[in-house]
Amino acid sequence: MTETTTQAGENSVFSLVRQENGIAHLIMDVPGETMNTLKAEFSEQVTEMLKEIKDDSSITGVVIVSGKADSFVAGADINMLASCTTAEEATTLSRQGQMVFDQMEKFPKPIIAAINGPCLGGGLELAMACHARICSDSPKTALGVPEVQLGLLPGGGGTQRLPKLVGIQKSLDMMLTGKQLRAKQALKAGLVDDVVPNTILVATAEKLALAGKVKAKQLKRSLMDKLLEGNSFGRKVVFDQASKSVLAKTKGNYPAPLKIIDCVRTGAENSPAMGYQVEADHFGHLVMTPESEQLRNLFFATTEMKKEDGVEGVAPEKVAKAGVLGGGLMGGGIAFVTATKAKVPVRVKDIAHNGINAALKYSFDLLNKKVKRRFMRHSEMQKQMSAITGTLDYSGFNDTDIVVEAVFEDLSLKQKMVADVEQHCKPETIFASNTSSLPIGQIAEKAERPENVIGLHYFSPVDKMPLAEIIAHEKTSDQTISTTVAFAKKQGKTPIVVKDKAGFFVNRILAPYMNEAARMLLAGEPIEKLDKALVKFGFPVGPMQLLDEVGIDIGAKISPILTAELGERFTAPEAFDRLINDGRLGKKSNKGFYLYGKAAKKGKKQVDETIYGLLGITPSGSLTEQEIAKRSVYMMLNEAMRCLGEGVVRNARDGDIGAIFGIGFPPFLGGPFRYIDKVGAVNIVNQLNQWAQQHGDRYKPCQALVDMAEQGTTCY
Ligand SMILES: C[C@H](O)CC(=O)SCCNC(=O)CCNC(=O)[C@H](O)C(C)(C)COP(=O)(O)OP(=O)(O)OC[C@H]1O[C@@H](n2cnc3c(N)ncnc32)[C@H](O)[C@@H]1OP(=O)(O)O
Repeated sequence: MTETTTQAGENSVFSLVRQENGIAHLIMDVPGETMNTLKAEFSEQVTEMLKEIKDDSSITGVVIVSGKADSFVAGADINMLASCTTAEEATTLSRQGQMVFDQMEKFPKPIIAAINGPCLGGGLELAMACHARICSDSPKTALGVPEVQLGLLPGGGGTQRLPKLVGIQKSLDMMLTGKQLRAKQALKAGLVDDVVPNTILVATAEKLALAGKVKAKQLKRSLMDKLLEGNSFGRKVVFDQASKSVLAKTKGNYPAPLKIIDCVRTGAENSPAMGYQVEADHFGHLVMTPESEQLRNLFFATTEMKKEDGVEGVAPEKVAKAGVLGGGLMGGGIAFVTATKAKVPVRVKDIAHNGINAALKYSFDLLNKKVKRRFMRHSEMQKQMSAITGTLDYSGFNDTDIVVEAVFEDLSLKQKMVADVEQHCKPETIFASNTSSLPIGQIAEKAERPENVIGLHYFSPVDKMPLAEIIAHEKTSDQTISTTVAFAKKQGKTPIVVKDKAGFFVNRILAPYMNEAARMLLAGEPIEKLDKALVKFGFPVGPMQLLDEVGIDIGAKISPILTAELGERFTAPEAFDRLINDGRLGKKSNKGFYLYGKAAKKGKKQVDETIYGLLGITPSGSLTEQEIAKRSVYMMLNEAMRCLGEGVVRNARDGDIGAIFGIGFPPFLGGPFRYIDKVGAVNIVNQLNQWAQQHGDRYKPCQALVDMAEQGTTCY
């Protein structure tokens, strides 16, 4: 029963609700916001509340709880951080947060955090400053410190408290990756004290508070962990190893991870006080870095896109059942995300039993891995598997709301699929093609209901790649666009709506980049040097390795389509035909630019040197790594700008998201358009013109880029 309620002021974020049993609920509820985030001005309010609680002898303990139904606290307000103009300002914010949390930690009455839903960044730091944490077993509950994904570090004492709770190695793993723990994982790690159903969450927290001062849980460490973390020699090994693997992964492109390690090291080797100081200083510095700025932009862009329907003012129709045509790698992946992420039952049609089996196996393998790791119950796996069924004919397709085709890249076959779906499904069933290169307008050419035909281009592997391109042709209806966008979002994708032009956006900007790398190879640049140069630039893999992964033949198939519609600059070097004639299709054929199968030595990627003879070149290499990266990347930037000029992408933001999520364009650079703004259109135009004079027309800057350079405008 509630006794009295106090608020820290009008429009207050915190309210104190006293219970008859002596426990007070400190409820956080930021007015007008979907999710609680921490802002500078709250420090004073919390301090006021804590004073009131301390002075009120009728209160014996506190439960901190969120006033939002499904979330605890999503961290510090990223907008607030983005508006900092100096490192000192951001350091002060960090110091303020640290001091409030310090007050809580030292508070004489027990404070228990009752967590339901996301508890991230500063939210987890707040919870860690409490004397104990209970969380709900809701699938929405997730605890983590994702600051590194924003180019930051936990600046509210997280780098000091997390290692104490979960150990140095586990805390580094969490802080360096930003990974979030589900309730059970958090319990196992020692991050929370108990996991209970949400219905008894607050009652359980109250009970703990009633028991009086909570003793900090002793960290359970294995013998190995004790050896490594319990003395400075062992810790040196841990920190050195962490730094080494960070550098191997980031190539020095991301400053935050090394700063995180430094904070933890300082806290462990010197004193917590110094640890906090270093944390605040590094935090201030990181907030002002261009890397963090770009990563924050990425957060704002994706958050904005979550709210968009694809067509303003047109609400999506519900998709209650889906069909997939073709049970190959793509079809299997699409069925998986439909059944497990979108939670929509899906029927897979293939021409052979093998195809259906392959699609089912795709999902089975992924789910089984989860069961083995105990992330999922076997019964849940069975439930999800039962949402995927297979057929050799169109039985069970008559009530599908959307059918995604993932058959061979063959226009007449795809047109036949359209006719089949029109014959066997409802008049309003959407036909979505997963083509990577064929114009959607042509696929819809013979359709009775072309307004239902759309492109829905996924990236491989479908379960991992976050992007989907949605391609409307001239006659696609707004309703079809809106429903398809919503469907892709439910599948966990970030969709961008692009124009129906050859290569759409992602493959179109990728092709000139890959071609340029191929030309540099034919001019004698060694394969590993090309790959290293672009990985150093920030791509996850280099262009040669990417060709091996995707399939050298796939590139060769797309290139003539792009050349026919868009021009000579898309022509792949002829010498590459020799690779295909040699059966050298990349990884899938165990033969590519690198060695695979038995020929490959374990652990290290090795170039297949015989390829040089086949291409008639002697690898020597006169370009620097920076020159290599610049040549390839500028070709991509030029094409991206051409796409923007032609309206292939609706705006620079969509293009940046497409390039980052679809190709792995370095996120810390913010995407091709943000990068153009950073380098300056004038500089890029000058460089391209210089190359055009030296090497030929394909380098010529596009009109949109020239205009921008002349007018002094920017993409954003
Ligand atoms: C000092 C500290 O150590 C520094 C920090 O804490 S930095 C911040 C660390 N926290 C994060 O990075 C978490 C960022 N947020 C997220 O990842 C996701 O929002 C989430 C997983 C919490 C929820 O995702 P989802 O349910 O899809 O909701 P989503 O649409 O993203 O967010 C809901 C709203 O909360 C806002 N929001 C969420 N986290 C926010 C944050 N940290 N700052 C500002 N706004 C935030 C979103 O902008 C959105 O606002 P809107 O309703 O006006 O559009």
